[in-house]
Amino acid sequence: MDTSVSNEDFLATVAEKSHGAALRGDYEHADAQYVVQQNWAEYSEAEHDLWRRLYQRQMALLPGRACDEFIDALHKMDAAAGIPEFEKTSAELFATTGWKIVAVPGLIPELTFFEHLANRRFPVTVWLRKPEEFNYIVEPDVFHDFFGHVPMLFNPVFADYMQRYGQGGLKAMKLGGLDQLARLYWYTVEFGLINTPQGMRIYGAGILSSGGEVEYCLTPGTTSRHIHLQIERCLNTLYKIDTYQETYFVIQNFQELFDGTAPDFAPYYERLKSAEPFPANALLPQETELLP
Ligand SMILES: C[C@H](O)[C@H](O)[C@H]1CNc2nc(N)[nH]c(=O)c2N1
Ligand SMILES: N[C@@H](Cc1ccccc1)C(=O)O
Ligand SMILES: [Fe+2]
Repeated sequence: MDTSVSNEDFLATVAEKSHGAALRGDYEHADAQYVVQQNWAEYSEAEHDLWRRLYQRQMALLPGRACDEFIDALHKMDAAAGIPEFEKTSAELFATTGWKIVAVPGLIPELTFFEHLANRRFPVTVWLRKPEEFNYIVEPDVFHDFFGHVPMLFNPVFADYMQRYGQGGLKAMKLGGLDQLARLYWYTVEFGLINTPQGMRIYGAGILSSGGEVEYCLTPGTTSRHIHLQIERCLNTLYKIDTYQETYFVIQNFQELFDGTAPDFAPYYERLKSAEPFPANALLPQETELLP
């Protein structure tokens, strides 16, 4: 089955995804894996200043809310002074968990995205949002990708999980399980929470790089649910794209995430393809809500 999307079709979907806005990245100079040069010298002082303001906003919120693995890695990454040079951090990351950063113009085809992850390469968008997108952005920009995702790749177990996810994506494309697998990515890599002896903490990049959701997701008494992650249930749970999450899935540790996703998903995809997915705010009979 031809799972690769032609370049034109893909660019059309990305343009449509960004609500018709002109493609924000320079796809013309990308190679076959959609890799481009970061061209770090071309960032303006205004962009470095916007990065610093985004960074400072997050660091006023994240201590005590982000997991230690994130905070410890971020401190070592020296990314506060302005938009970082990918190659510097990529070398440190490679020495730590064997991952590399590759610069990309923006969203890339799923097949290419999975191939990068399966080879321990994390695609980081090169452009930075506009000042008016300070609180919310539709597509991942360099702040979301670099600040939100890269620190967690310094954790060995999470780094292995991300590679397994990439391999699983290539497999899911062949088995028709893409929609289910995308939910797992959304509820772990983007919006995942982890229980620690000090309390519930954030590891999902979509929260770590956001303004309001950092506080919201750990605030008791909201209408959002906090449920212990059960893999097949997560694969079958719809998610919200442009609001705070109605459900947060919580793990006890990263090893649980790695082990829980090790089994063959083919039977899950088989069962789920005829199942009605749960709504984002579902609470199933045997589930109890955890308190943030
Ligand atoms: C495959 C995955 O579910 C998701 O849709 C992919 C598509 N392409 C992407 N491309 C980039 N650069 N970054 C991403 O996070 C993704 N996500
Ligand atoms: N074990 C999954 C692949 C996978 C690994 C890790 C995370 C997500 C998916 C499969 O067999 O399809
Ligand atoms: Fe992301």
